[in-house]
Amino acid sequence: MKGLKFDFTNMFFPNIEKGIKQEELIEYEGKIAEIIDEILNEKPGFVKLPQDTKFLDKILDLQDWIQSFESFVVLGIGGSALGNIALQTTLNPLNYNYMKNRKTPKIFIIDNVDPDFVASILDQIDPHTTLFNVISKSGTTAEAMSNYLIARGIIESYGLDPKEHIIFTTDPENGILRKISKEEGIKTLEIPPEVGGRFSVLTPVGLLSALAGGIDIIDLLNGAKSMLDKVINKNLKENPAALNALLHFLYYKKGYNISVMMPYSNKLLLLADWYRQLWAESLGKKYNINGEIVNVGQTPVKALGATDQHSQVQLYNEGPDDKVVTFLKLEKFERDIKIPKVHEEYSALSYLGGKTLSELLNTELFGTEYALTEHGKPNMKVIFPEINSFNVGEFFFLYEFQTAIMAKLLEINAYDQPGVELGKKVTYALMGREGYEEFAKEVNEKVSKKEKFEL
Ligand SMILES: O=P(O)(O)OC[C@H]1O[C@](O)(CO)[C@@H](O)[C@@H]1O
Repeated sequence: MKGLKFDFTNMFFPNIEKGIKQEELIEYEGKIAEIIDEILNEKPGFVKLPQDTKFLDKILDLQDWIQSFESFVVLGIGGSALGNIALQTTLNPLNYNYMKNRKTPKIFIIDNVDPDFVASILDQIDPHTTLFNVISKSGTTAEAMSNYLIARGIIESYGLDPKEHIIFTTDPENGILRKISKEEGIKTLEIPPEVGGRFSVLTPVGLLSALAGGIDIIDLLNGAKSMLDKVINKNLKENPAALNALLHFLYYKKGYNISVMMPYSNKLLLLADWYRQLWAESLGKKYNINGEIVNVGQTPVKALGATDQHSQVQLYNEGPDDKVVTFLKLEKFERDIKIPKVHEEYSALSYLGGKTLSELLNTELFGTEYALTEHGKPNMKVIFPEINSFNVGEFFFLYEFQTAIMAKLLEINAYDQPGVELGKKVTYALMGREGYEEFAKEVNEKVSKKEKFEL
């Protein structure tokens, strides 16, 4: 079953002062239409992706090679890994997939430099039958580069040919990975320069490991294409991205500065991790209005249904009016389990007998949305009829376009991330990178002067 569905019913509260009323939307129809035209005129790189798939043939040409390995290891971070993780956990959860009647490699994604984490994955692979996909748009990110050096060291220690066990996904021209690939003839795929990292899941960044894992990347792009047609619709009530961006914006202006994404499905859970980078890094910005510094952004929070009904939902129901909750609902699970009719003598248990877990889970979702609504807390549903590549492709493109609209409403640039640079610079300086010596002195001096408060 193809195509996401949406339920915005519980985003409207006609009888609550802070609630949005449906009739308010009409005022924004014109503004949203203008914004959609602006985005289509500016045509940010991600908007071109569903049609502009010239890179697709290069990926498909590699299919036999990448699927010939036992293990396929992604080395990246942020936008160069979160989409990969979301794709694998959603569409290849058993991490063991058959395509054209043959086994595909086990996919691993190393997206941090925690030595225990990295070591635990390296323990599971045999370098002789492993392909490392080093992904970095800038080609310089310390975490991806460190893990690349470790992988490279392993390959060389076994006397293996790097060209046979490494493929880079990086900028077509710039960065150290591009330089090394030219010098050594290491295969590379290109990240379109005009596509930002957190918007790059539907480029070779996300698609190569998806294909390696046996995921249908053609249908993934078809889903994105389908959603493109829906999100450029000027009729607000037929455009899920525009309606969701506008509602998040209107609530944000009323102080709802937290956006909770709560999948009621373990397979859909890590879509929320991908969403967190997209929403936080695109919208969390500081800017100057007539000399006044303004900090904007809506904090994305991940929750899991039903698990977080026993963790965060107390806060959502009775805490401050500062959250908009998005449920990801799955209608048809791949499997189901019937609860047996045992202990029928106990009414506290017997009501469960004969029911299925999916019935219980989605009843719990209804219970949570009912309670939130009773507490006057805005909530909406993105509904997956089932999990397939098409629907996941729709999801990615929906939120990418929604982010672009939300940024326009906030009047900020969605595509830069100046706020991450200082932390990186301190790391380069304290790790002794050439050219950062003076800055290292400045940092150490500033820190040494601080009054210590250590327990
Ligand atoms: O793909 P790269 O250049 O290694 O960057 C990885 C991530 O680091 C950032 O540049 C900053 O955190 C993200 O925007 C990006 O997704």
